[in-house]
Amino acid sequence: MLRVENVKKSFDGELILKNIRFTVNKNEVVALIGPSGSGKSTMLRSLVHLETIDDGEIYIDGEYMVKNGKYGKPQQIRNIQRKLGMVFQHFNLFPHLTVRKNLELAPKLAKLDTDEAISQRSEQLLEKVGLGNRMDAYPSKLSGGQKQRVAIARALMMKPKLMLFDEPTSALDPELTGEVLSVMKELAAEQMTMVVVTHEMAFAKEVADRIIFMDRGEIVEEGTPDEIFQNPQNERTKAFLKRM
Ligand SMILES: Nc1ncnc2c1ncn2[C@@H]1O[C@H](COP(=O)(O)OP(=O)(O)OP(=O)(O)O)[C@@H](O)[C@H]1O
Repeated sequence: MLRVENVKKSFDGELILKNIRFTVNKNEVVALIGPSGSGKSTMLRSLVHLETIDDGEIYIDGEYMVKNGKYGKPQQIRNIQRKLGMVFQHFNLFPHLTVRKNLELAPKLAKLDTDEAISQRSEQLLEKVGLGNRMDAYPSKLSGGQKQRVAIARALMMKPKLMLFDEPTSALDPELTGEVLSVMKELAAEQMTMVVVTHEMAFAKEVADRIIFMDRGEIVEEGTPDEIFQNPQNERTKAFLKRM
């Protein structure tokens, strides 16, 4: 579903992604963990082309977004972006739109379906994330956990093939993280392909099929949750997990 090869990216002359290479298979949940500043968000943002990489390759669902450091045509990139759903740490909802309109804006602009089908889908997805009764509320009236559940439902509206989560619970009070993690667990149980940048080690252990540990712009180690959490091989992985 996703293949990343030899990705390099600098900010202000400093190499932030050094030579990143990993794959994510269909129906797989991959947790990307690592210390603050290791490049996890930059990697994830590069997958949706919110950041531009300097070199390397990104293939999504068999199509390339960038090959040998060269990006495809704008239409090709847009086609790939439409296969991706992204959920950010700070929700990024449109404050001037109701919950329902937050969900319906992108699919209507993209003419994904008839207005009626789009409206039915937004109702179904809001029910699914437990917010069927808040469709007409504005984001400012919602708790952080509710906002993040709206953001997940909104990302699902476009029927993504791959969902990307960038620290989806880091901005939440601890008592609100559970409601967001349980929506993500449900998605994982439904075989959604997911990449999750997270500091929630318990969640990564329980839900991820594979863990990728990044440090200082490199993938240091990857493996199953058992391999990484019970028997890490690399000293940097061990030191990180000890601190968590
Ligand atoms: N737009 C930018 N301009 C300059 N430097 C940046 C920019 N975005 C990120 N960086 C730098 O790139 C490095 C990696 O940042 P990134 O946010 O990808 O790390 P991270 O592993 O996701 O960290 P965290 O867990 O704190 O979110 C950091 O040193 C950061 O300061």
